[in-house]
Amino acid sequence: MSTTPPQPSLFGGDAPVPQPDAASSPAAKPAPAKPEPVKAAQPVATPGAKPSAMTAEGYGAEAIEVLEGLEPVRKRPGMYIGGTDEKAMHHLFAEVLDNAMDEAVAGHAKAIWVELDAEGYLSVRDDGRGIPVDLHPKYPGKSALEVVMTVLHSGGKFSGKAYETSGGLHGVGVSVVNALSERLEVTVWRDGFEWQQVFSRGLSQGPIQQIAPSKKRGTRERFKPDEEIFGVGAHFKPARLYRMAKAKAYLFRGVQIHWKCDPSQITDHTPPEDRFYFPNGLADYLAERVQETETVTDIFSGRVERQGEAGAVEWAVTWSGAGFGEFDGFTQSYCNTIPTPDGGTHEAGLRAALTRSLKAYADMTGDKRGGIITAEDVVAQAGVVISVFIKNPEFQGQTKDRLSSSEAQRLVEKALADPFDHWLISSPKQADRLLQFVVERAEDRLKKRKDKEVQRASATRKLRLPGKLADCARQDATGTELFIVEGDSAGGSAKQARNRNTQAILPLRGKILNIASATADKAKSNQELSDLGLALGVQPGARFKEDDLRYERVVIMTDADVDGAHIASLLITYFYRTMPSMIRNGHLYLAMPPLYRISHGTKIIYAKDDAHRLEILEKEFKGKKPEIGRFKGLGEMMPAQLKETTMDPKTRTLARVTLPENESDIEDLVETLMGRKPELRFKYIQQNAEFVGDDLDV
Ligand SMILES: Nc1ncnc2c1ncn2[C@@H]1O[C@H](COP(=O)(O)OP(=O)(O)OP(=O)(O)O)[C@@H](O)[C@H]1O
Ligand SMILES: [Mg+2]
Ligand SMILES: [Mg+2]
Repeated sequence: MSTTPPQPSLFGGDAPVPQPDAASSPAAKPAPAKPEPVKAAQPVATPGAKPSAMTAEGYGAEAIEVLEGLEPVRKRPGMYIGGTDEKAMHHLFAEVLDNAMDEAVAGHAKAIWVELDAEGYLSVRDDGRGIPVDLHPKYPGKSALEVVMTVLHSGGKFSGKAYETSGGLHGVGVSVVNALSERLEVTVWRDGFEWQQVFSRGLSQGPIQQIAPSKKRGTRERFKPDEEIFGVGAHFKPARLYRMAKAKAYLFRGVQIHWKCDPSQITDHTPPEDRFYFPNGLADYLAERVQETETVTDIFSGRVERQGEAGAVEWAVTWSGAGFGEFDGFTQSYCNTIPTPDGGTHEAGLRAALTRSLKAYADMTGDKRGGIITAEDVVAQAGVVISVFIKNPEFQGQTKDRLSSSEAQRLVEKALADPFDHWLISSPKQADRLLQFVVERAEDRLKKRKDKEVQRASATRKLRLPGKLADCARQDATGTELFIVEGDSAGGSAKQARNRNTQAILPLRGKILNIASATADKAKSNQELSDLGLALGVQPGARFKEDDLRYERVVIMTDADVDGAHIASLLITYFYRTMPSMIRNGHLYLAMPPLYRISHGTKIIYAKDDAHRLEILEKEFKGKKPEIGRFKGLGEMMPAQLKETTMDPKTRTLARVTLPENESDIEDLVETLMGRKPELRFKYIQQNAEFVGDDLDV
């Protein structure tokens, strides 16, 4: 039942309370010095203003209405049944069925008859005490039945005297059904007679009538939802009613629910007649639900009645690795036979009990892995049905979708603890299987969390890419290159010359720190180096992980001169010192930009150094006077030239940086690279870089 009367708490939250705009309404202004008797409804006359202007916005006291009787229900059905759609309409059935169930749970009814007839009327009858028909002391001339049907918040479930653990709470349900029915006939068998009263859209169509003597007991409501509310043609769906009625029967083993439906109403496989009776309650339900499912364990089920007080807990649980139909796991919970789809304290109690016992079992059998188990691991792939019966249940919010009585948690936890311990111990094979199953879930969860953390970490690194990096479009590192260039002007040319898809450019400003002589702290705080780390996606030192590399190759592209060689050697040293596997595993390269451009007519050849220039002049331009240009730096080259000579994998030359075979020579290398003689460095790079044919896939 989700019918809850409007509650003050509705207006307590974030939603602003609609209020008259006191400031702009003269009538509502606080009276000055001399207080006058309040006649708020009569606007104070203001010269030049028509009386109606006082309520110019159409909003004065006369705008405040009080809805009488069942009007509010018809005006705002959503408030009471959650809408006016098919689901909401079927909720009318739930209300009436719940009342009959309450009568059964209270021990007064044994059977309920549900029938959808040829006219589309639905009737629900029980053999309980019957709604009282005598005159109500507070409503002269009205029977208690009429009060119950036409007055919101009227009912016998407030004090707990007539019902102990009822689903009914608010005294609203059946009045709402009445308000939203085109016609509703109530028949009561009670006090030796059959009584009847008829209503339409919440209004009685005459006083209660004594029809005839009868020995029967019980109540029957026969009604048809109002098309004015639910739309023309709205009608009950047999399959849905059938399912709802059947689900109810599992929840109380002391009741039989008889189902009947006129065949003219049936359009599917719903049986026209059936009887629901489940002496094993929830265990029956779960058994039926998992009959085609391979489960890890048998069904763990039970029922515990509260000692000395009204109240009970009933449950059935099993686990399946294959999942239950479309779900990995499910939990269905009920309080006083009311479904609580949003869970609540009873579910929390069950989780706590199952988890604690299973952990205790792991402990007892010396299985340390019990320590990582959480409640989520225990229930995520479990099929759980739990039903509690308690006095004065508290539900959260506007609907009864979530149980909030803290008492329910304690009750359930206590009720399940011993039986579950016992169940585990009495069948160790099954218990071990379950423990193993749950531990696997926990390990899965931990692994997933770790993967997520890694993903998140790399995502934040991505977000924090240095601003001057011109990244490539390709996300995957395979086939991508990062060009580290010297200064912004070279960076600008390189950006134009690159293949945006696979080539990224990181200009470094000024000379990078001489890492060979810097302290670790200094190296860390060096902006250019930390930008480089961010761009590469790796951390220098012990935390370097090759898998983090955002590019397959790193290409140092500096001018083809002594200064350029210096910067290149600084970078090589930095990589060698902080992430040697960059070099060892062949990720580090040197670009080989030309130093000269030699042309004659349409013939253009680039030379990478002086020796190369002489060789070219001799071979290609013998006897001619070609034009020879010397590039001052990369920044001077046209992007197209830079592309052709240095960056385009089809035409360029790259040198792979390698380490000397003999690792003991490495320190010499560093000395050579970092020492004081720049010519040595240059020469070293010229001689030792390993030129590679560019057959890498780009
Ligand atoms: N089948 C029934 N047998 C006996 N009494 C009934 C039956 N149906 C309704 N009543 C009486 O009518 C009262 C009003 O019912 P109604 O459904 O409006 O409210 P409720 O069940 O008390 O609370 P809720 O609004 O939560 O359903 C009940 O409290 C009960 O006293
Ligand atoms: Mg009710
Ligand atoms: Mg009522």
